[in-house]
Amino acid sequence: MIRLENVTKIYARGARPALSSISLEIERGEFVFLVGASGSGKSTFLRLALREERPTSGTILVAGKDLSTLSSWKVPALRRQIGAVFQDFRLLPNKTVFENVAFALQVIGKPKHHIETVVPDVLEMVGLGGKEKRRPHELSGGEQQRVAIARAFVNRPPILLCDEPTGNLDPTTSLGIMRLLDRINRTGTTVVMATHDDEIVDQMRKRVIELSAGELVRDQHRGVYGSAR
Ligand SMILES: Nc1ncnc2c1ncn2[C@@H]1O[C@H](COP(=O)(O)OP(=O)(O)OP(=O)(O)O)[C@@H](O)[C@H]1O
Repeated sequence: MIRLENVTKIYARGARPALSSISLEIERGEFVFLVGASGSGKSTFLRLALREERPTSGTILVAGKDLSTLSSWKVPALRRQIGAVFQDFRLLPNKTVFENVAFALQVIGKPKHHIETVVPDVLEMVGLGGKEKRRPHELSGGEQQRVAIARAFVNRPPILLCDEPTGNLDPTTSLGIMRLLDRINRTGTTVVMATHDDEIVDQMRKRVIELSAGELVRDQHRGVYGSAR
């Protein structure tokens, strides 16, 4: 589903690589935690997969597409295959919960009757039934993240990329968000989650990929947060 072959990313000439010759494969339906100290390259990895950045060298395949040869006009179609969730939620403050999720479908041209059916379903799924008319500032952090997840998942993308989705949340709320992401993964969606949340990683025992200064230093099945080396 996501394959990197010898991928190196150097942002500025002379800078040390943000990612250095990374090769790995993430299969359809997997759940992967991406861990590593601040600056180790986790967000760079996610940005490359979204084609927000291009690698300096190497090949990246996402959902069957080779991102190095993908024409720019095909990038929106690629992004439709990928839901993205961020630490800071990135909701539209003047839109209601319903409108925030509906907007993701409007911009890709989905008809009104479709939107009116699927948005309530996904809001129910993430546990926000009854809160459709609230605006983001009337929700808790955990609820705002649920809206962001609903928006990322409403079009049922095969891939969900999450960059520290529990970074702004307390442990109990984080666990609820984690359970939701796990549930989404069980529908068949491939989930990659960059995180510093050791408790969650240790509890879930999923595949763990660890980066250190841009290098892949661990790829562990049913892994833990801290390196076992
Ligand atoms: N747009 C950019 N321009 C220049 N350098 C960048 C840019 N984005 C990231 N970097 C550098 O690349 C390296 C990797 O950064 P990245 O954001 O991928 O790390 P991270 O593991 O996601 O960190 P964090 O856990 O703090 O989010 C760092 O040295 C960072 O300073």
